[in-house]
Amino acid sequence: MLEQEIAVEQGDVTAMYARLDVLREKARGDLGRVQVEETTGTDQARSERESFTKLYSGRFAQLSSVERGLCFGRIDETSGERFHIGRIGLFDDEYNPLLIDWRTPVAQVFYRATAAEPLGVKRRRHIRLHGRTVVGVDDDLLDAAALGENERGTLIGEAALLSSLGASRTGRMNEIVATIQSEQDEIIRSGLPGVLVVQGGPGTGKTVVALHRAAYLLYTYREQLGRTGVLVVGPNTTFLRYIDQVLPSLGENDVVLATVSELYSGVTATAPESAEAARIKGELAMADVIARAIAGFRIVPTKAIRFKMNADELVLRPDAIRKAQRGALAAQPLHNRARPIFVRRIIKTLANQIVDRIGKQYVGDADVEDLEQELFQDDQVLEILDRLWPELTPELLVSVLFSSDERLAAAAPYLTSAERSAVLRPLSAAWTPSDAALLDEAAELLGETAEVVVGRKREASEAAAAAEANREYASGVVDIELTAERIEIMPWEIEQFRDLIAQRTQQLANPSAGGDRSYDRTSVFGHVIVDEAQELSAMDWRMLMRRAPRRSMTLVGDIAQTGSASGVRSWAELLDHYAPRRWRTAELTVNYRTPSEIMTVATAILSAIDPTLRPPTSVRDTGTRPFLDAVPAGCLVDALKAAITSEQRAIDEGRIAVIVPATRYDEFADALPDVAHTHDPSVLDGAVALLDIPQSKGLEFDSVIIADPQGILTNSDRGLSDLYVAVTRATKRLTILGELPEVLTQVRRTPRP
Ligand SMILES: Nc1ncnc2c1ncn2[C@@H]1O[C@H](COP(=O)(O)OP(=O)(O)OP(=O)(O)O)[C@@H](O)[C@H]1O
Repeated sequence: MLEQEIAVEQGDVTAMYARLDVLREKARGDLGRVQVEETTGTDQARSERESFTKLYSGRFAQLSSVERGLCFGRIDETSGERFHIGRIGLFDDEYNPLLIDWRTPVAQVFYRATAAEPLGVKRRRHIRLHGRTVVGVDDDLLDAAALGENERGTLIGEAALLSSLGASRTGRMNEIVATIQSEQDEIIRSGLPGVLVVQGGPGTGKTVVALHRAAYLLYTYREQLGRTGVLVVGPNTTFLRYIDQVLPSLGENDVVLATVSELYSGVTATAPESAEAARIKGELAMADVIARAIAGFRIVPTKAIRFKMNADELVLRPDAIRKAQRGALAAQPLHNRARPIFVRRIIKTLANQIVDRIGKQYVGDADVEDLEQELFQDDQVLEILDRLWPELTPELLVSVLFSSDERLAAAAPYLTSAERSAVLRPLSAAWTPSDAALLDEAAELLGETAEVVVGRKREASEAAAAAEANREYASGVVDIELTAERIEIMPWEIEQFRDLIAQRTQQLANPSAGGDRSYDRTSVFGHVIVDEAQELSAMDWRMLMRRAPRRSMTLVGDIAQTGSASGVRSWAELLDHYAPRRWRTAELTVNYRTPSEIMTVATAILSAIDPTLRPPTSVRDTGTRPFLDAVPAGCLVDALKAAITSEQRAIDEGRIAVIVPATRYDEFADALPDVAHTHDPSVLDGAVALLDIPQSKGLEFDSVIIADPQGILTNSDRGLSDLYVAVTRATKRLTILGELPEVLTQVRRTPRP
């Protein structure tokens, strides 16, 4: 029976691949043609060719990305209709659907239908492919009554989900379109507006669901998000590398991936810092500290400033300076933007003194202007103005603030001297992750410098004129090409193609302008997805919210896994402030990663964190119990080496992580030179990776070996949460070696399986 059903599916699948080949060949042919085509050599002809190239190569890349697992399901409706679900929509020459894209509304029943609520579906079939060959089909019977006698005989049952979960890990996250579960599907297809918080324990699929949601939103709201873009924020670069294949494998390439510290563009903010420094700098009070630090640069001297210019003695009294400052700030609150107003006022005060001395009746308007110009160019005057109100960059402000105890004490009077010592550092110290949000805050409060404003205005007017000309040109090109039937594009692609030509023409005229979606500090996005959202500090949220002015966001996280002392304690507290009445929560409750045997250890740790918390339910058992061994400190490295060797044997092709306390990372890195280390960007490509807790967030491995659990506990105030994170990284096997803390000795020591 199974063979027969497989043969039936093979017929359909072969037809789908044949269609895919036709489309791909066509895209390849189109691409090749435009690449070799002679152009007249003008800029516009080149731009036209580049636009065609981008259109066809984008289409070719999309058609190639769906090769693996093109079709993965079939729905048999009670009405008698039957259709296949896959990674892309395909039609035959008569526009009959061969395959339905998983993101379309009709495909939703594939993920949502249950026996209790069949939604008009009698059978859901999972189809497994190896290359282009159907190797298995698994059926879920949803409405037995609707299934005819002979159809009942064709039912094939085997759990598609479990077979996918048991597979060895590769160091890269995979897409899960074939096995999305109902509670996950509801989250993926939730509407675009507002903030959706997805809370769920470890391994419940928060990350993978968030990425599929990005693909769904880009597909469903293509026009809107095509313009404004999607930003995915993850905890560190190792994690971003772990997930960076998921969206391209779903055919989506137009997404910006970044860590929080990359959100302030232009600096690399990765230097290490103490947990205490990160806590202090992550608190909301820092917004006021930055504001006060800026104000601290605007000086009102206690005594009048006197100086000579030509024969005149000029005087600037504290009152006049204070008045000029207040007036400027009332007109324009941003420091750098208000400075020119302040400068004009001071120059006027000085010019008036000279005019008074000469006698008003002898000085005309043009003379006053000349006089002001002269003052404005005088070195003494410029030096005084810079002293009273210097122009500042965010980088200068933040580095000066954290290198001067005096400035810091004045700007942050609530900090104790011990707290100030925790954040003080040399002027030229490297940027740390918590600096990014402070630099961003400073940039907001300072505003651009005069030079940048002038440059930007000039660029904007030039760009507007060029864009208009390009749009007209692009419309002409598309009309001519369509009339001459030289291009074949779908009606809905015309606008996109026109924009592409306009954009490319612009780039030829101005090659420094960004190509694909680029990012800078002022970028805003139509939708923002934040993973491990519980780790972000209050200051990080302020920065992030500036990138999501529409407040269309998906935040995924687990408060029990919070490692950072400045992380989120309550979603309500955070979101009632930023998105009042525009946020909703969804919960994921099933753990797809960690088998029940390992969750026994995780559960003991979770109840030590908070006895009221319940772990997610594991979807599978492995029969392999975790191995906990109280190894004395002096033997730990040897025990680790032995464990690595035996785990490699046990898991064969999969991946192993050795997780150690952050403070002992270098020590273990020296002791285990053959293991991939986190300073290496390809750390996850090796068979064994050495990680600390922050680096292991969001990742998973077939086998996890935790060294020195007691060290992990004492390393931070959130040591229990850190241990919980480490334990729940395992998909099959867990080994814990070293001094065992109380919370683990309670879990019965088990003999090695
Ligand atoms: N429906 C599904 N089908 C197949 N695999 C799934 C499904 N849902 C989740 N998984 C797998 O479960 C594992 C855990 O998922 P994911 O990393 O998204 O969990 P998480 O909730 O983000 O975990 P954590 O909070 O611990 O980082 C991944 O390997 C993922 O591919």
